[in-house]
Amino acid sequence: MTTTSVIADAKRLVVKVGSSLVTDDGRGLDRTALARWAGQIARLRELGKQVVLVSSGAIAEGMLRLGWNKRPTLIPELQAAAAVGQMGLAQAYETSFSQHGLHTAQVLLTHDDLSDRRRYLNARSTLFTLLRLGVVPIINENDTVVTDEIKFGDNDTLGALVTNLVEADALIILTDQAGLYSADPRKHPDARFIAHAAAGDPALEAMAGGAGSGIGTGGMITKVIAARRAAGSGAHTVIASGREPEVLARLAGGECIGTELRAALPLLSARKQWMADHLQLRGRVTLDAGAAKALTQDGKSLLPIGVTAVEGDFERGDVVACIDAEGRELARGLINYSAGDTRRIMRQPSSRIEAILGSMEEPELMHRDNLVIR
Ligand SMILES: Nc1ncnc2c1ncn2[C@@H]1O[C@H](COP(=O)(O)OP(=O)(O)O)[C@@H](O)[C@H]1O
Ligand SMILES: N[C@@H](CCC(=O)OP(=O)(O)O)C(=O)O
Repeated sequence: MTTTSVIADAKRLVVKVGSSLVTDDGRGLDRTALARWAGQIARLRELGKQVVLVSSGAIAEGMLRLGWNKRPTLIPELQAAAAVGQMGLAQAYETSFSQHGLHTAQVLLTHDDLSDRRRYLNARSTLFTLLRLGVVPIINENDTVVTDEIKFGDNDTLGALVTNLVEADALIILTDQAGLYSADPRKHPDARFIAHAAAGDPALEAMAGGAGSGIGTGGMITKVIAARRAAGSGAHTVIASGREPEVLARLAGGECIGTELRAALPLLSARKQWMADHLQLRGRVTLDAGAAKALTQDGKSLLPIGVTAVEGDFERGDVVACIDAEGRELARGLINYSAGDTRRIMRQPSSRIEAILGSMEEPELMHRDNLVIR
């Protein structure tokens, strides 16, 4: 059993504060709570830790400013509320952090910003520069421009992607419960508290339910999935109550508070993590047993000879899934040939590619450096 929190040794942290903590029962911002977060983060900075804050609250503050009592259901109205409220959120944090001599920076991100490799790298270097300058980046989803298909929706997912983006050592998700229970404690008061588990353990996803309050979005399931994603880049996750006094400083002091989900998955390189997190699948190739073993057990590249079927209409450079004969996804990666060319060279040795296509880009269909095993 662990007795020292993983946060004690973490040098770079992402702290996510949920809607349930930053809003005053869903109506506007709880400025006293925001000032407390700023104070606690300032203390982490004094301990030499770099902190990125992911904060919700724009829609709730926008609703208050616009005099709306009920959360709108129309997307443009939600987006208008977010645009109005984000001003208040940024102002409130800037005021609170300035009392500790700290500058803040507003960073609004969408899925598209992170799935484009160039924009992803730009966001990453901006965040690294802000951290080097001693500024506290405050991140939220750019709600005003997102559509349903590209929405993170909940800020737990955004927190995990930011953790991977800045290669943080840990993600702290603060919420209105003490941590993860074996079932939603609002519905099951006898639920068991989970103090430690391995991030990515499938049993956790079965325990976690949706949001219980009507204020938060996502609930515990998005927090558990966020921990799995953060573990992909080696980051540990702690889910704890934001109402616990001095929770951040106590975690940094090594005290075990909340649920600790340790990174137990193999590490992916930053580039492979980006591929796993952000790229949309464009097609699938079916592998024979030999190619499946070569990829998953021997760490080899995928050659055309091991492919038995091709689905989809992809181009060279797109992300394609590798599936076995039963349709299970084994890996995904960047493919070197279009769908049409792949159909022509499948089941053939690489030495035949040039004769079949008239030229050869690469002998591999997918290079192992561009593959992520699932
Ligand atoms: N297994 C579980 N353990 C703890 N909380 C759970 C569980 N399943 C569902 N929940 C619910 O998740 C809620 C926290 O998520 P959410 O409302 O989205 O908050 P936040 O705004 O902090 O992200 C809790 O209030 C609780 O009702
Ligand atoms: N981006 C939205 C918040 C999204 C949200 O509610 O997320 P969460 O805090 O995970 O429940 C806002 O600022 O209002």
